[in-house]
This record gives sequence, C-alpha cells and structure tokens, in this order.
Amino acid sequence: MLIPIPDVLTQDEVREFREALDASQWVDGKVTAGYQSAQVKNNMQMPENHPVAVEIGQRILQALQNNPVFVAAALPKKIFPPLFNKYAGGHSFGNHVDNSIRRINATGEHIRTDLSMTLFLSQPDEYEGGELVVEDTYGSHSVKLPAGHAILYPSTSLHHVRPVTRGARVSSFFWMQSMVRDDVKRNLLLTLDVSIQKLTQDVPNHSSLVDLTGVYHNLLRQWAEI
Ligand SMILES: O=C(O)CCC(=O)C(=O)O
Ligand SMILES: [Fe+2]
Repeated sequence: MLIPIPDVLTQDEVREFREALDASQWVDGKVTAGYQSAQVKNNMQMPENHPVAVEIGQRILQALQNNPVFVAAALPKKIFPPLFNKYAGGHSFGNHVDNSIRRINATGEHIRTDLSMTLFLSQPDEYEGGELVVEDTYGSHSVKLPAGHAILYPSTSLHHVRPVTRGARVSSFFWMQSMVRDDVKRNLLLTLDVSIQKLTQDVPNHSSLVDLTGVYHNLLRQWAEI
C-alpha cells in the first residue's frame, strides 16, 4: 500500500533545505545503486557524507519521529540516513526494486529495507514529468506531491521515476526497517489504529475502546520484532 505522509516539513524548512542543497556539489546518482538499478539510474545525488546532507538528513529524521502519521504507518525500527537526489534535463530512473539490505556507512549497521520513502523538496510546478510510479497489487500509481510531503511504499514494489523534461526535481529518499516486516500485517495495524483514533474523537469513552486498543497492542506484541 502507498501511504502519503503530508506536512513532514514546514515550508520554511523546505526553503532552508533547498537553499543549502542548491548551493552544494552533486555527484552521479549511480554511487548508491545496486548492479541492476545502476543500468537504469540517471540522476544526481548528494554524496552520502556531505556535511549539508548529513545535517539536513538529521533534521528530516527528527521531523519524522515527531510525525504521528508516519510513526503509525511505518512502525519504524531503523531508518537509513536520508539521501538526496536531483533530476533535471531529461534525467529519469527506470524500473527497479530497491536493494533488500543496506549498510549504514556511518555505523556499519545493516538494515533490511521494508519501506521506501520519497520526500519531495520541489513544488510540482517547478518541473515537468518526474512522477514516481509505483506498481502494487492494485495497479500502477503515479505520485507527485507538494514540497514537504512524502510517500511511503513497500520496498518490494517495482518503481520508476519518469523523465524530468523541464526544471529540476529535488527530493530526499531513503529506506527503513519496520518493527512489522509484513506489509499486510502493518497495514491491518494502521487501519485499526486510525479507526480507534476516529472512534475516540467521535464517541469518547465508548465502551469498545478498551478492547479495541487491547487488540491493537496484542497484535503488535504478536507481530513486532524489536
Ligand atoms: O527519486 C525517487 O523518488 C525514487 C528514487 C529511487 O527509487 C531510488 O533511489 O531507489
Ligand atoms: Fe528505488
């Protein structure tokens, strides 16, 4: 399931991050690609250990940890330090599935990629094309969100980015390991969580809330790897 996460960043943060990124040196995006994806990857990237990328990446991680929609949807265990890419002048990224295991260079730690995320840092009217197209069991979904918004999708999905034919598309992208590896189970938990929150608002003190909340936690206890 594709899950939009609105307002990860404020517009002030987007402006500040873009100013710093636009003033920095970018390199060929193939540096972090696996063998197959390197054949179809044609974009630019900030070097992983560039101080600007590291600092903005940490600010993005903080914003995500304080975002209840993200936490409920991803149930994150480990998040890869955010990377940054840029597509301009016809750049695109052909169909691929993300690498299953990633090593975090700074710590030597490995993560299993359960979820992939793109956080848009360009407004949709700044560029033509550049849609992220993700295939899932319900078909193909084309995603282009306002700057500061993100899309979360299963790392098992085949996906590509359409050519950017005008302007530039800048974004942050990264992967995470979830406490709940299985997409179906994670999405059931999210549906239950959202329903409990809605019921809490609409009918506070409803007698079923104790049981439903118990079911949520008991399922999470069954399924979580921590
Ligand atoms: O630019 C994007 O939205 C996705 C990038 C991507 O798929 C990747 O780097 O593996
Ligand atoms: Fe990808």
